[in-house]
Amino acid sequence: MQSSVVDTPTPDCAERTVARPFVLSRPHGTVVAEGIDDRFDCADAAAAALRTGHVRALAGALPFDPAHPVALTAPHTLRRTSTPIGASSPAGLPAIRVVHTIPAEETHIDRVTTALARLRSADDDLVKVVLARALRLRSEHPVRAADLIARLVGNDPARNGFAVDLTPAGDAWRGRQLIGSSPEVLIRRRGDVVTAHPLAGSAPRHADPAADRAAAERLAASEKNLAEHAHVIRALRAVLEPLCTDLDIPDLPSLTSTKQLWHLGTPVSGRLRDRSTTALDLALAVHPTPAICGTPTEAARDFIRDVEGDRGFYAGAVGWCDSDGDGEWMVTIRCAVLDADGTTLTAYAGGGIVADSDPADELAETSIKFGTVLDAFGVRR
Ligand SMILES: C=C(O[C@@H]1C=C(C(=O)O)C=C[C@H]1O)C(=O)O
Repeated sequence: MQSSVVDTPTPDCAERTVARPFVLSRPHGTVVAEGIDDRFDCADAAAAALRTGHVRALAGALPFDPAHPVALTAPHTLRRTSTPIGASSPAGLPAIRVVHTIPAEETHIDRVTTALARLRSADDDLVKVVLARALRLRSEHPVRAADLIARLVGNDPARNGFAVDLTPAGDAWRGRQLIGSSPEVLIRRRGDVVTAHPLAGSAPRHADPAADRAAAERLAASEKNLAEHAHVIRALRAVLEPLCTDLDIPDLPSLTSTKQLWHLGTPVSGRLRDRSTTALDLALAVHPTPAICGTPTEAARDFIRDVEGDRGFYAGAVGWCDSDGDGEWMVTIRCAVLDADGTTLTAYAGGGIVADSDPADELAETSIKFGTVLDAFGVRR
């Protein structure tokens, strides 16, 4: 039987996501992969299979390092609804607690300090690098990806969430699931319209509305954060300009927020020059942006590899692409990997470092970013 892309009017409920290789909830709708026709660990092979009509759709995850295996599924059916997934009564979760901080907080501070020495050196071309850390979490009993994504979506005012089976990436990833709630659109294609919503530059939210508004205003006026953001826009423009006409990128970012943070964000739009460029092609072209890697890309990636090691699927992309070339890819942040046994999770958070960053502030920023996952999972801090 041939696989198909189906538009359905009814939202999928969270319980039905259990055996699915891919679920992406967005404010404007949900995409669910059902059944598996094929699996790909190579992005080029997957893109070629889509181009030649061997598969009708792809969904899954791209790793941080483009040289590493991808986790893409050609689903039997790619089901689309026009609402985010319903999370009306998410199941209770077992107690989940932090058992390990990777690396120790002092080591993260040391890494930021080492990066600053390079960023402040006149004869080093590194101008921005995104450094991340991880938390190992343990659940009292096995948890299901479907219950975790229901929690994440239910806890996010924008109702973003994803759960992706990483099995296609090979033995090391078999049975592991990537779960998160990302606020950042890497790239979206619908017909010939291309959009993106890069984020870079962050400030903590406050419970007091006046303090919250003041924090947002300080962020919007912060030279340091505007510079951090400008690196992302410059890189995105360089990749999209040859691929798009009518590229519209506002001169200044605007404020956007999650429950935990204010961010600087820029709504980017353009029209594809060549309709054969698919959403997957676009995602592969723009990734990794300086929002999660740095500037220049190669130097930042080398630095990250040296100090952090392999990031796996954190700071990659999660998304889908259909046979028309339409699709949507989110930056893989505010996320965790659930191991096959269902009891061990690794959560990730990072932040952009520039010459005038402060190491203690950067550590604090990652702690707040962990909040998306920890608060949704009810982890005590
Ligand atoms: C790297 C992360 O977030 C990215 C880094 C940001 C920053 O440095 O200000 C803001 C949004 C994201 O692009 C993360 O959440 O782990």
